[in-house]
Amino acid sequence: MSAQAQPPKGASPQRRLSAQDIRARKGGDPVVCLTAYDAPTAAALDAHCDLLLVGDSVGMVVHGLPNTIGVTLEMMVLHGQAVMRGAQKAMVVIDMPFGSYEAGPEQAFANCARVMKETGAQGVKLECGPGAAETVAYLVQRGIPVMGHVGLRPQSTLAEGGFKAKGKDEAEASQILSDAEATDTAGAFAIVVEGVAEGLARRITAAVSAPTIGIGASAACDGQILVTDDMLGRFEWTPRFVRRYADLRGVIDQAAAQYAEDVRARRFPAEVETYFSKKPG
Ligand SMILES: Nc1nc(=O)c2c([nH]1)NC[C@@H]1CN(c3ccc(C(=O)N[C@@H](CCC(=O)O)C(=O)O)cc3)CN21
Ligand SMILES: CC(C)C(=O)C(=O)O
Ligand SMILES: [Mg+2]
Repeated sequence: MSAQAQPPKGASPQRRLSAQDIRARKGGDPVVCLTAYDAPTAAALDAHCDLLLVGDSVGMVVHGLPNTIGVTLEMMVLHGQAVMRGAQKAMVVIDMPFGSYEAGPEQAFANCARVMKETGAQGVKLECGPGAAETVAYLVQRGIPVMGHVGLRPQSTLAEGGFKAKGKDEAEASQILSDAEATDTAGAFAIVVEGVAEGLARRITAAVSAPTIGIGASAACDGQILVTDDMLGRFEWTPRFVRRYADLRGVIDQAAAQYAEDVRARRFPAEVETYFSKKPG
């Protein structure tokens, strides 16, 4: 008899995808990724996705902030915990928010370790501009699976003046390519490439050993990610790279209008929706 603990009889042997599983998809079947911020949404997406990202876009999408700068570590932990409760199979990755990792490797390790401990997620994501590779290497060497993020880096858009596609001129393109190469060499298990033209996405994908996950970065990447609420038509804001698969905003609007009408007309609640006291005897 094996001394090792066995899973309980009848329990599914299903396990979550890991950083190694995602990395092994380089050049193979496209890696399917979406964002998730809450347990029921994560549960609905889980069967269809390889990876769920708890994006710092949660600040804009859920909390109504104008950009991602105001997102805190506490917000990421809370939403990360919710997504971990909803997802069974997909790898869960948590975005590190602005100000939690840029000061240097030691700050980054302390905050990433906290996020990993408090959420149980399988990895973290860092926006990787020039100079970030040292931090990525430090984290990976200490056991933290890191996803990089190059190209349009939303946490830097205040300094750069808005969300604009990147790498249109050759100087900017080669900078982004070298950011990606440095992130890859540092040991990232995957790299998000955001808001770049197809030619640059193709060059990056060919140059790095990690799978590239595109958002507004063409079909040349090894996988794709979108913000779920954009794709569902719940966040009303559709840059060119978003495809809408549903109109949840319209569904909510219709349902709320119907409910309001029913309450005002005293059609809701009906008898079946009402509790009654027991009849005496
Ligand atoms: N809901 C949501 N979806 C996202 O994709 C997303 C967030 N939030 N928050 C963080 C970043 C910000 N992102 C953005 C935001 C806006 C554009 C945008 O407006 N792009 C324009 C202009 C491009 C240009 O001028 O080069 C476009 O039409 O695509 C792009 C990426 C992507 N991320
Ligand atoms: C769009 C993805 C890549 C992201 O960083 C986010 O949702 O915050
Ligand atoms: Mg993000």
